Amino acid sequence: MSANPKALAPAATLDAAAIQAKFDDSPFIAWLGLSVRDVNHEQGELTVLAPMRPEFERGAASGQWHGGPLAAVIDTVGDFAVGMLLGRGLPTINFRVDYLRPAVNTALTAVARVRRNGRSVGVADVDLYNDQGALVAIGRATYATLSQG
Ligand SMILES: CC(C)(COP(=O)(O)OP(=O)(O)OC[C@H]1O[C@@H](n2cnc3c(N)ncnc32)[C@H](O)[C@@H]1OP(=O)(O)O)[C@@H](O)C(=O)NCCC(=O)NCCSC(=O)Cc1ccccc1
Repeated sequence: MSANPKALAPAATLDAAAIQAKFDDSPFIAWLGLSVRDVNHEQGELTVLAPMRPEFERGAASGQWHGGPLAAVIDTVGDFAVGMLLGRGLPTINFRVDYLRPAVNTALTAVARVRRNGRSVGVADVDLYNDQGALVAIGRATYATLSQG
């Protein structure tokens, strides 16, 4: 079942440059090094590249991503997939991750799909792929969509 694109399309949205600016304005997200690759408001899809950093390693010189930064990438990209439809970043309510295979010596491509953009709650699914296109982790996150003002 598709994500009901018309219901996802709001008045105020964030384009790729605006999402990247919000990434770069957050000390944590800027340190993660995320860069926006593709934005599709109609489909509710956001694609982001996450490069490896030595600080992300599970064990020194292992080249393997620790689960913590993998989860941070999933949470962040899911957040802005919903947030790009509303023109702002959103508070995370909850998320879960399944780590399917080790991510070793690779950048990661995160593809987030909005499954629900409701009046109070948004839901996104996020797939993480390695440089070979193998699925390394999948996540689902919920975000508060209520206006903060
Ligand atoms: C191994 C298993 C756990 C079980 O999977 P199953 O499906 O039953 O087993 P299967 O044998 O089918 O293997 C699946 C695929 O994986 C591949 N492969 C296996 N081993 C290696 C290897 N050494 N290197 C390279 N590839 C390897 C294997 O060839 C296969 O690929 P294929 O399909 O043939 O192309 C798997 O899900 C996994 O490694 N997940 C990633 C876990 C992970 O990275 N967690 C985060 C870090 S932990 C952390 O940070 C903790 C923490 C977190 C948060 C906060 C604090 C602490």
